[in-house]
Amino acid sequence: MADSEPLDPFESLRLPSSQLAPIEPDVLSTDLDFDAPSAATDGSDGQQKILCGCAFQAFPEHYPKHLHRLDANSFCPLLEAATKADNPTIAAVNSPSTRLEDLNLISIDEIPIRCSKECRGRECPVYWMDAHKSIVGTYPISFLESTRCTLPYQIDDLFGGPGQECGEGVSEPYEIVEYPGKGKGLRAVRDIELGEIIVMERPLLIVCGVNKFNMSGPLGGAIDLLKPRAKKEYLELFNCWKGEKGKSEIEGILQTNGMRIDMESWGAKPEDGSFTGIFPVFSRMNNSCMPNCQFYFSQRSLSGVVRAVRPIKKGEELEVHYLGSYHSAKDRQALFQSAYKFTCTCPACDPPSTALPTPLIKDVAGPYYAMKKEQIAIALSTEDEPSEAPKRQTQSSSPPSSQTQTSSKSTSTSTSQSSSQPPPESSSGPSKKSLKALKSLDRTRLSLSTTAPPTPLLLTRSHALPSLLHFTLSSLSQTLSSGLSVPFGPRCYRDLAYMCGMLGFGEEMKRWGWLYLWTGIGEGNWRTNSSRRDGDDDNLNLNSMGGEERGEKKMSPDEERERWLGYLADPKRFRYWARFEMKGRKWREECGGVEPEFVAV
Ligand SMILES: C[S@@+](CC[C@H](N)C(=O)[O-])C[C@H]1O[C@@H](n2cnc3c(N)ncnc32)[C@H](O)[C@@H]1O
Repeated sequence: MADSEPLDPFESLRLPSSQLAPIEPDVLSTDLDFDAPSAATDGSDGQQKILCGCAFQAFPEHYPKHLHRLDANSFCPLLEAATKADNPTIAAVNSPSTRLEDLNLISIDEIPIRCSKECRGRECPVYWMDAHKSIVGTYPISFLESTRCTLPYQIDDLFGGPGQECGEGVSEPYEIVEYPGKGKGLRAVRDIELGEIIVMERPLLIVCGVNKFNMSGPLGGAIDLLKPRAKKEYLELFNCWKGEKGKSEIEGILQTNGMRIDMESWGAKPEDGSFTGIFPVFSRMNNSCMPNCQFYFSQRSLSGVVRAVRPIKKGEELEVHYLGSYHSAKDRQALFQSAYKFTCTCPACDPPSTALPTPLIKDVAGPYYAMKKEQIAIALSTEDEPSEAPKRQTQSSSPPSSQTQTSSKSTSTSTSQSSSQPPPESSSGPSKKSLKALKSLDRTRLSLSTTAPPTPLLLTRSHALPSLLHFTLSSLSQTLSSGLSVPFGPRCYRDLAYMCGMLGFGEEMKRWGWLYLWTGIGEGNWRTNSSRRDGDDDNLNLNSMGGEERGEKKMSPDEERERWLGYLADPKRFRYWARFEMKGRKWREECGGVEPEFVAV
C-alpha cells in the first residue's frame, strides 16, 4: 500500500537515466531475466518476501538498471560504496529481498589490493556484500569479481611461507594437464619447496547453503551474470554428475568442485549454514590420501590457498586430500564414490586396506613424511614460557575453550587445574588472552625455519597418517593466518577438536602413531559439533574412526558426543596426553620403541 511504502533514503544517489552507460551485452545476461523469483515467508509477520535468489554483478554504469530491476532501495548501499570508488571492479550481491529493512545487510567490506600484475599498482577495491542473514528458505549466492591477483597476500599474509614476488613475469609453478583415468590435474613445472604457495585465488562464486544442491534457479542466475571469462571457467569445470537425473550441469559442477569455506569473519553466522566456494584452479586438483598439497581458505584475503606440505619434484602431480576428516580406507572409497564418482588409487588406497595405518601406509608415508628436523616447516617460539597454566572447562555442554598457552610446557602444568574451573568467557572465539598471546608472537618466528625448535609445538610420528598431518597443518595455517587478524573459524576448531579427540584414546594413539600438540595457540580452542552449522556430526563420529571395523559397538551421535566431552572434561585423560606431550621417553615407550620423527611447528 502506498502509505506503507518505505521512503527511499538513497534517492539522491540515483543517477538520472540520461547518464546511464549502455550495458555491455556479453558482460551481463541479455535481459537480466533471472530465474523466476522464489518466494519465501519470513515467518515473523506472515508477509511474503520475494527473493530473487540470485546474484548479480554490478558495474557502476549498470547499477541503476539492476537497481531498478531488483529493488532500488536494497542496492543503494552498494551503489554508494561503488560510486565513491575510483575503480569498482566488483560487486558481490545476493538474494535481495524487496525491502531494505528486510534485506538486513550484514557486511559491505572493502579489501584494497595492490598489485602490479593485473591492475598495475592501482588499488582495486573489492566489495563484498552479503544479504544472507535475513534469507530464509532460499539459497543466497555471492560472487565477487576483482583482480585475480592475490600476490601481495602471498608475501604479507598467512604464515610466511616462501612467497612469490609480486610483479610482471611471475609464473605459476604448475600446469594443468590430462591424467589418464583422472581427468585434468595439476603438474609441478618446477621443484616446489615445502610450504610454498602453489595456488592462491579468489573464488568464482561463493554459495551459501550448498548442502542443498537443488538450486539450479538461483545458481543459473548467478552464473549467467559472471564475467564471460569466469562464466566460461565455471562451465568448463568437470562435472562428475553428468547425466544424473534431476541434477543440472551447473549443479553437478558445483557439487563436483565446491569447497566448503568459512565466512564468519565476513559476518556469517552459524544459522547461515555452510558456504562453498568454487575455485578455478583448485577445482582441477585431484585427490590423494597422501597429498603433497593442502588447501585452506584465507578469509582475510578471501582466497583459496594451496600450499606444498612436502617438497615436490618437478613433474609430480599436485594433489590434495578431498575428505575433511579422518576416514578409514574403506570409508574413503565409499565417500569418493558417492561424492565424486571415482575410486582412489593413491598409494594409501591401492591396494585397498580396511584400516589405517597399514604397513603400506607406514612404508609409503614414512619416507614422504619423514620430515627431519632440519627440513621441517614452521618454527614458532621455543623460548616462550607459560605465564600460567591453561584452564580447562569442565562443563559437559561445551569443551574447553579460549585459553592460550605459549609453550608445550604449559600443557603439562595444566593438569593441575581444578576440574571446577569456571568456563571461559566465550566459546565463540579465542579469548582476549589467546588473542593477546597470538598477537605477541613474533611474526618473524612464523617463517619457515630450517632448524626445529627444541620444544616442538606439533609432533607427529614419521608414518603419521598423511591426511591427519595434512589437516594438522591445515588447521595450523588457518589458525595462524586467521588468528592474527580475525576470529578463528569453526573448521579450524573442528579439525583441532577432531585431532585432540583422537588423543583421548591411548590405543588409538599408539595405533595411529601420531601425537598432536597444539600449544601456544590452539589449546583451549576445542569445539564440539556445536560449532557445526549443518548438524553434521562427522567431527564426533568415532564410528568412522574405525571403531566399527574393530568390532566396537556402534555409538549413537549422542553417545559419541558424551564420550568426546567426557574426554575433554577428564583430567586423567588430559594428564595422559600431557605426559605424552612432554616426555619423549614415555612417548617412545608408548609408541613401541619406535623413534619418532618430529614435525615441529
Ligand atoms: C574437483 S575435480 C578434479 C579435477 C578433475 N580431474 C578435472 O578434470 O577437472 C574431481 C574429479 O576428479 C576426478 N578425480 C579426482 N581425484 C581422483 C583420483 N585420485 N583418481 C581418479 N579420479 C579422480 C574425479 O572424477 C572427481 O570427480
